[in-house]
Amino acid sequence: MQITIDSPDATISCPVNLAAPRARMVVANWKMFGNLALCRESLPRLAAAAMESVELVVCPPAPYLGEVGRLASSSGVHYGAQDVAEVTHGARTGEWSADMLAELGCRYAIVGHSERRDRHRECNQTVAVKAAMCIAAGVIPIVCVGETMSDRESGQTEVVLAEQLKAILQLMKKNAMFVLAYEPVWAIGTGLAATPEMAQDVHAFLRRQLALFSSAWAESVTILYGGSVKADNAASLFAMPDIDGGLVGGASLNVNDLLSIYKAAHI
Ligand SMILES: O=C[C@H](O)COP(=O)(O)O
Repeated sequence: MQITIDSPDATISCPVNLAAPRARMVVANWKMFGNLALCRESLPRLAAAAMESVELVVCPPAPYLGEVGRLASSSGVHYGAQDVAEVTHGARTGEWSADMLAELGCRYAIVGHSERRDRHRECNQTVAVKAAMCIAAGVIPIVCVGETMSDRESGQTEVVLAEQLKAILQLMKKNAMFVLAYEPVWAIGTGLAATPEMAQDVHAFLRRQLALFSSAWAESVTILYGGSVKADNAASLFAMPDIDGGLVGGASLNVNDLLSIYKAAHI
């Protein structure tokens, strides 16, 4: 069975069902930080620590993907990109396609991070097309959703999240494998993480939304929490039943902190 997706610039089709059991994972999003020295210092240590029970994923800035891929090869560490184009190819200076990421050995690509939604004006439909592009190329999208503080204060958190998620699920082949990351915008880079209970409430809500589309999705989709995850709060967040790991920004740039967070995901 195939699904055809009309994006603004191309028509693509998703030939495979990538459904798989729900995994626990910790994803390091280096954002636009780091350098070759960080790659060479951290990857060997991460490779030594990586275990099958919890996936460890590094998403460096795109120029370092080749080096991270080389250093991660034959280790248990996976790697991915922080974004992907919504088309397969074209005159798109500064962009790269999901096929290119697959060719580089990327297992994952982050899509819909709030920093891209905000700075690059990416709407739900754009994020949905990017996620579908990844799936068509055999790259697993890590789809970010999250509310702003003003959404939360006006009682709109669930409405906003449901809209963001619906756009993606409507375009995706049913039960295709993807990872969902709940990242409250107000918690990103602020040091103000959601409490475990607050995050759990949202993760349970997201799982119920997934169930509206497919019970298999509700059971199999890994839902990560992101937003000021640190070595000292990771264990309490990851102990929650619907929190399957973390999408970690600032703390992932310190290999000791990242390893502590990774250890906390083993429960
Ligand atoms: O992708 C990661 C998130 O934006 C969280 O960033 P943070 O851990 O620096 O708050």
